[in-house]
Amino acid sequence: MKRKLDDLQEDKPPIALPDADAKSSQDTAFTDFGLDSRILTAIAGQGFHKPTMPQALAIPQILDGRSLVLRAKTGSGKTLCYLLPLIESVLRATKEAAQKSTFALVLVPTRELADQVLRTVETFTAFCQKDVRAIKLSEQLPDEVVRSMLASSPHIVVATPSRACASLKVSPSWTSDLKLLVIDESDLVLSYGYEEDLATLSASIPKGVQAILTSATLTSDVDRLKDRFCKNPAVLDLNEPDAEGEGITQYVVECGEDDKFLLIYVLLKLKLIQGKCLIFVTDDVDRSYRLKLYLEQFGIRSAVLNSQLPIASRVHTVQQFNQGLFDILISSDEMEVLGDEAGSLGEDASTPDAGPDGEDASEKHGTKDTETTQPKKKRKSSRRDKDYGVSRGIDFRNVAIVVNFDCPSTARSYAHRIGRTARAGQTGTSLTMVVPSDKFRKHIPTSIPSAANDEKTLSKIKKQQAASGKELKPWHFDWKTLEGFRYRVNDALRAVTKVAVREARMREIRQELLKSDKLQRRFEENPAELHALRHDGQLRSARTQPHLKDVPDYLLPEGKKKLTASDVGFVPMRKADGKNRKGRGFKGKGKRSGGRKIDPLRSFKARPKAK
Ligand SMILES: Nc1ncnc2c1ncn2[C@@H]1O[C@H](COP(=O)(O)OP(=O)(O)OP(=O)(O)O)[C@@H](O)[C@H]1O
Repeated sequence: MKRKLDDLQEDKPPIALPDADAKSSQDTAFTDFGLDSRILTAIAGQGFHKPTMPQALAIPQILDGRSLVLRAKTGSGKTLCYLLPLIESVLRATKEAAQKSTFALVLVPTRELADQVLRTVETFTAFCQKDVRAIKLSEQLPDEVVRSMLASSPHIVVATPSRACASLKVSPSWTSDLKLLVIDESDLVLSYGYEEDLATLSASIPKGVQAILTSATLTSDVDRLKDRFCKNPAVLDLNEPDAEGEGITQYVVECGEDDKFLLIYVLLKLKLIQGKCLIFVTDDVDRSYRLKLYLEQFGIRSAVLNSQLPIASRVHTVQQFNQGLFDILISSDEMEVLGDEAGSLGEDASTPDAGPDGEDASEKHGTKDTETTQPKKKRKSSRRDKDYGVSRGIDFRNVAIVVNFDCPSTARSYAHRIGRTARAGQTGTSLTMVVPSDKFRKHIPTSIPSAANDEKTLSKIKKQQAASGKELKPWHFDWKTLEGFRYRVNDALRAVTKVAVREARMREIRQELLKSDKLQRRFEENPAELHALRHDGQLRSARTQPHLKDVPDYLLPEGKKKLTASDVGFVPMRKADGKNRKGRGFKGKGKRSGGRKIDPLRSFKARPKAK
């Protein structure tokens, strides 16, 4: 393990971290931290048996009052690294004296994360709700509402930097007595355009406040934040060079643009993918609906996540996915354009764009002339809700496989996308579809501009993964066998017209309007509007073709009437040389059968259609 703990705070004695730390951290129990029994009860309620390594090492430091820069790999439980000691500190402080001011501010780069963090606070304060109050400032609210929320001196405020900053105009002194400041995903906040907000906030926060910066990477942005918010913090760098991507078996398949649709159909319909599947498509909301409608043609249900959905429904979708109400989630990864692209190119990505709360930061910062100063990609994403970023920080639970249906545009984005699986020590699988340049634009209806760079990006991804000892294994499909399914794919693709996609988007918005609490009153007063909205909702999303919902016998493996998940594991995979690779070295989350894990991505041999 590469571990560094340096530059200790001047007023604290150096921390002795013996070499055996990594080892001893494995023996640490939650009870060793001296946490309040109500917190321990909540931890037990989550079924967490012992702290993750970052938790074992970071929690005592934070409880000891040290400022800390914590770097640990995605999915390693960084949120609880700071939340558990934070809650404990609030409880200790309230025991001593009634708290009349806000104790801690947790800054996160996106609204989704703010929501997630607040929910985590609620989970771990379930048995001490009266003693720990937390609020969230991540949406634009009327000044009076913000004022009254802050007037009650909540112990913990979870906020995006721009909302926290805006709240200072309403309640100028609410941060003046802060004891603890957390900047979560600190390698990301600056690239979201929060620089000025953070500068304003730092001026309002007491000097010497205990500051915790967490991140998955230690970038120059983290250094800048460290310089701004904490002098000489302890630095806990737990990211072994090869820890990122650990537990993930990575596959890549090179194929044509229409082949992607063929593959995803086969993988999902024949249940070659088992468990929860997170599919990333490119930076394009329409693309996510197109894929959803396409899959619907085959009776495959999925949900969509994109920046155009209201925040409440995005959060709701992630919650439902986590609860297992559906297994396939299609996400358009729009935020990679801003945060990850810039970061990976080593650019200064802190140019103000639109604020991540949907606020136009160019107006806010008085820099209207974005046309000439903003890179193209940034301008494009500024029309969208900038707080959207699913490949960073969002805790998708128990994702068995991440499918990059469209290759991400950077190696960094790739790492964050695949990091949505194999979280908290679990294992997972990723499959990335890449369009080689000779196959680009060979099937115009399914072509997307970003695929032009797939090959280049793939070589960067491979380099990045190789640097940490990881590899993307090529996935060999028996394309001849798949050809039998091609006509069904074309049928389905034809049904998913632009109009159908537009209607699907409209229908989704209508459903959100119908669900909107804010509009309920209006509907009560204007029932005709409600009726009209409901009536609109009757529109069909796409021409459906019932015959596509079943897989005909002649396309099934020889002798099979029906494919079940367990059958799939034993369907022999045909390699180019005809060798059977059954049961080879899969480490993912497949079902066990006969004591051996079954690779959910195992291919199959099907008979071509009888002539
Ligand atoms: N001690 C633990 N035991 C088991 N699961 C845990 C433990 N701590 C956290 N988890 C779970 O691990 C998952 C990942 O945690 P978290 O989101 O905090 O990771 P992270 O390091 O912040 O990831 P990212 O960098 O992607 O934001 C969550 O579902 C969380 O509930």
